[in-house]
Amino acid sequence: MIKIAPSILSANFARLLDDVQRVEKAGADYLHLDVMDGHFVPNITIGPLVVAALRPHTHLTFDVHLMIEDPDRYIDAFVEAGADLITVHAEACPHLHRTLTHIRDKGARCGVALNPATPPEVLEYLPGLFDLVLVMTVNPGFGGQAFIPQTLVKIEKIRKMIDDAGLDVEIQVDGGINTSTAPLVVRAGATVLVAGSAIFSAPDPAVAIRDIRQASENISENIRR
Ligand SMILES: O=C(CO)[C@@H](O)[C@H](O)COP(=O)(O)O
Repeated sequence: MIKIAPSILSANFARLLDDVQRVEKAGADYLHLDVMDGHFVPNITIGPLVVAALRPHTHLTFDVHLMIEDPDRYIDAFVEAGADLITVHAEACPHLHRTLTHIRDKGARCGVALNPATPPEVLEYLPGLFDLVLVMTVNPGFGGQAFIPQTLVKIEKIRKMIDDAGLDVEIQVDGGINTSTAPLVVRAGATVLVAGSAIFSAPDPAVAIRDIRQASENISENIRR
């Protein structure tokens, strides 16, 4: 099954909880929380305080995407705030093996994010150490950017790598995902689709989630046959 993860970057921050509960009601699987520090990426967003404030009000899985330098300093705080899954960027972690192990030791699932220009081979040296790979399909930092089609080949390579190794790992994609690009990434092997503007800028986020899911699941059923 394909999972849909609305990205709060495109939500209305003045009415954040309303937007979160709307997408929960609409059948979202994960809530993708974009954490940006103004260093690793040019933008600045939220920290553990906002994650903790939302946590009691929704049952959604909290999928925290750390687009920050030196993420090790903040892992404990995000787990304590209620993160279920924490994804760090390979480019931001000089000791990625240690960082992933630390996230799991704290009791959360862990993911590795790769920027569009980062090759997937780094994953080969981390066997069994991550639960999710996040393939950035735009350069991180902002919502509403155009999907980078060259990332499809990388998704395919990672899908093969994971299947060949028999790993139970999700492949998440993030950036420019909508009803046109969702079938492409699912065909390439993605299983979790992050979408910001396609959901929160739609007149009805529930319809947007349904349409993205439908566009993806038609493809994923064809793949299974
Ligand atoms: O992490 C990021 C951007 O850095 C994403 O989660 C975006 O928020 C996705 O937005 P859309 O491309 O779907 O509008």
